Amino acid sequence: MGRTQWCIAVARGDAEAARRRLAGDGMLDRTLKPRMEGELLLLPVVEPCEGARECEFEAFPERVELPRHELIGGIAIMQEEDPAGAERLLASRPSLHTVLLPESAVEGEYRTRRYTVLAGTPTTKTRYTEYGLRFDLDLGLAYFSARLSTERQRLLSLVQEGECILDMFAGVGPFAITLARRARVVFAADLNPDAVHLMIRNLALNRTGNVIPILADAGHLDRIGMPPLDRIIMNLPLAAPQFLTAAANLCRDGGWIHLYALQEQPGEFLPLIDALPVGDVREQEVRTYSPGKWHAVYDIRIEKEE
Ligand SMILES: C[S@@+](CC[C@H](N)C(=O)[O-])C[C@H]1O[C@@H](n2cnc3c(N)ncnc32)[C@H](O)[C@@H]1O
Repeated sequence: MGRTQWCIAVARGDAEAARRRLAGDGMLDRTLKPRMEGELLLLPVVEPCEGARECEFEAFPERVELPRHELIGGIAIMQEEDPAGAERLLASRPSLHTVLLPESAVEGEYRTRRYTVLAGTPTTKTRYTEYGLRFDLDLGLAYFSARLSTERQRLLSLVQEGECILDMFAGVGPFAITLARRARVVFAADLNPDAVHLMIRNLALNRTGNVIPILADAGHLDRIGMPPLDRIIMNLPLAAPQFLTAAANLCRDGGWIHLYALQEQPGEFLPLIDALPVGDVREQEVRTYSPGKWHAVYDIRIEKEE
């Protein structure tokens, strides 16, 4: 719907300077869209001023304030209990079906969270797409973090064609399925049966035929009889360091381990790593966790003595 408002007509070349001057004077009407009239740009102003005339303008759509949230597929996760904000959020995107509020931190052996539903369909299930791969998730039953997508692509860029890879804490399979694009085979273990069920579903969804899902404790993987591995992913930030020796035994000479750890000091896990037969070690921050704590990844090259 058009609205009549005062405006200043300026030549195209002078438009940006005029817009800035009017904005600086508090004169620009930001609720209306400037428009062209022949060679002139009409800038709406909040009150009559020298050279102003009245014209019809289209209004900008009203801006709705949305609460802070994280998106995972059709689910938005909010950090505050704000049911009205959750309803606004739900209405703002047709792809959203549910707004959740965490009731707990990531907890327990399976690293899951409990949620309450703030708006929409009462479910913790959703489908999420990442770099063309699709994942069925159930955030209440198995761990998933969309924030690791860049890290998955970084590891994919390191993988050489034909590698044998082990994902020791595979969850619903995002690292395993991403790296399977280049690997010969990926062994993907997790001790949460719901995570392994979802992983199997995700293998089918993505027609991935070279990932072997394993329902097992990482501490028992040496009994499976895997070939010496080119690369091992260890993404269980609180406890992975305790499986590091087992991983080093499973890794081939010249292979790589990617150890994710939660730390408070740069290089905190280097003494543990240096006790292994290692060559090159590179450490990087992945993301902050809380003030003074961050997730780090150590890329560790294993060098075994003959
Ligand atoms: C932080 S999540 C990471 C999952 C997955 N890598 C991802 O990025 O989505 C850690 C996973 O390790 C699994 N886990 C915990 N302890 C384990 C163990 N001892 N052996 C195998 N898996 C374990 C949990 O069930 C959980 O799915």
